[in-house]
Amino acid sequence: MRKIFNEVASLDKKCYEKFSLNEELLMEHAALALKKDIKKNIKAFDSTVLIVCGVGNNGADGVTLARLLQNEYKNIHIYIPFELKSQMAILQYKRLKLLGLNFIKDLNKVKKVDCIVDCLFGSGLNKPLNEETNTIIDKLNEFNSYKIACDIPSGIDNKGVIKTTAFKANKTITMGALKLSLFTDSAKEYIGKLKVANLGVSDIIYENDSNMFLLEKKDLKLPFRDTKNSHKGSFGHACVVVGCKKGAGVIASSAAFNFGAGLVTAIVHEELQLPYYIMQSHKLPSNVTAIALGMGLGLYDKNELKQILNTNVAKVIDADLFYEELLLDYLNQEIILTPHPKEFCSLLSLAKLADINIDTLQNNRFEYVKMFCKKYPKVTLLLKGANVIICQNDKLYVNTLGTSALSKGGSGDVLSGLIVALLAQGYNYLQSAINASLAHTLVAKKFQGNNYALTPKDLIKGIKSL
Ligand SMILES: NC(=O)C1=CN([C@@H]2O[C@H](COP(=O)(O)OP(=O)(O)OC[C@H]3O[C@@H](n4cnc5c(N)ncnc54)[C@H](OP(=O)(O)O)[C@@H]3O)[C@@H](O)[C@H]2O)[C@@H](O)CC1
Ligand SMILES: Nc1ncnc2c1ncn2[C@@H]1O[C@H](COP(=O)(O)OP(=O)(O)O)[C@@H](O)[C@H]1O
Ligand SMILES: [K+]
Repeated sequence: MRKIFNEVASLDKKCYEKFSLNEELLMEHAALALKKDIKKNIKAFDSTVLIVCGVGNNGADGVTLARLLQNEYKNIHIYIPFELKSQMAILQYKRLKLLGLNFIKDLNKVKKVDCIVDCLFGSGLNKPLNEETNTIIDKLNEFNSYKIACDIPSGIDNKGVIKTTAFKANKTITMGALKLSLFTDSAKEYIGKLKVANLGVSDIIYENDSNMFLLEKKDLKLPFRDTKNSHKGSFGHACVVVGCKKGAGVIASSAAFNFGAGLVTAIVHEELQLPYYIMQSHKLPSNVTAIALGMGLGLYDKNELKQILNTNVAKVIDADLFYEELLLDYLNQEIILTPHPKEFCSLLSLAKLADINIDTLQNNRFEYVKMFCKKYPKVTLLLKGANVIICQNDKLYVNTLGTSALSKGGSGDVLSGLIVALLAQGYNYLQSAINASLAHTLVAKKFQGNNYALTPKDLIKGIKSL
């Protein structure tokens, strides 16, 4: 996993003050990282590279890049639509002028471009884009080129919000370290592949401590069985409470079984058609080790619910339970909650933390997750979305590996099943949420069919051979 920061200006400052580096040195490395990626992806000398530079230091990165690219390609176009403001941009521009490179005045005259580098705005975007800038960005987005965003796609603000438009990158090369603004759900549409540019000192020196992390494929710890002398009870007994919408419980039970739970029981009111290896019972078995509850619950007897919630084993809570006030009685204990944004809005309201709509939540996902976990530090919260956020107390993790193939009814039920399987097998709360989420998204990524065709059944099958 990699550390994520709210901002990196303080890390740059540390480089200057503690390690005697300076802005020019860091900028040279930023531009070098851009050049390296262009050289890797654009091979032909005959190619055209368009570098669009803004008024601040993001623009200065672009101007510096233009200098480094001279004679590497036949056509280097530099487009600077507004008067430069920052000292560094002015300095780099002065150097560039001396080299005699090609500045363009009218974007409409550019017909074919192989690579566009967006250096309009980076971390300094501090107000909505004006009409002229919107038009430039929309025009850039129309080109069928390899598109690189310098630091962050222009138009995404420092909270990760897009007010009007943003540059749609194939790759974002972010400078120094990962910033939280890169990981909102709306930013995901524009970031493309994400790479961190080294600015001249190792990560260990550049980075400070952080409580926020980006999850990576290599973080996944599957529940492989290392013990030889085992029996089914060694791998726990997961119970899934099946409600009115029975499919949800059926999906979660099957997912739990395939993810290694030794025994799985569906808690049902009436006998269901289930795979023969999933047991059915009207009440919780005495050897239950973990419970999944809430998905497809519908109307359920409150006393029965309380009885299940009072059982002293690990639990993952989903869906309909986020609308039940009685859940509040269980939030001061260790428990996993897996709401999607609408359910999280309800939970925030029940907890009297905020009365907000989904848009407000989506524009402030990290803030509300942190707020909730501060009030309930024992809860492990997994907020679903295009980028999943997992938070416990002051530690926050982001999983960006999911894809829109997962935007299907039942995907979340699979996730609950995976979580309860890991809880049953003895993973702690945080590790259950992290590893189940990673497995869930990686299976979807590995799916061989078209991305509109993934079913919960495919996910459940895929988990077998991850
Ligand atoms: N620090 C370092 O050592 C390193 C920094 N690096 C690079 O610097 C970048 C940050 O540079 P930055 O701080 O100059 O901000 P940047 O994004 O260029 O824009 C600020 C300018 O834009 C203006 N402006 C803002 N919004 C606007 C709007 N909507 N419409 C119009 N104008 C708007 C704003 O105006 P003002 O606030 O002055 O009115 C200001 O003039 C960072 O992303 C990275 O690429 C790397 O080289 C590594 C080393
Ligand atoms: N565009 C997307 N990108 C990544 N993951 C997604 C996307 N759409 C949905 N998901 C994931 O799919 C799951 C959907 O869960 P949920 O909405 O609870 O479904 P259901 O209740 O129908 O089972 C969540 O884990 C969510 O993060
Ligand atoms: K940019």
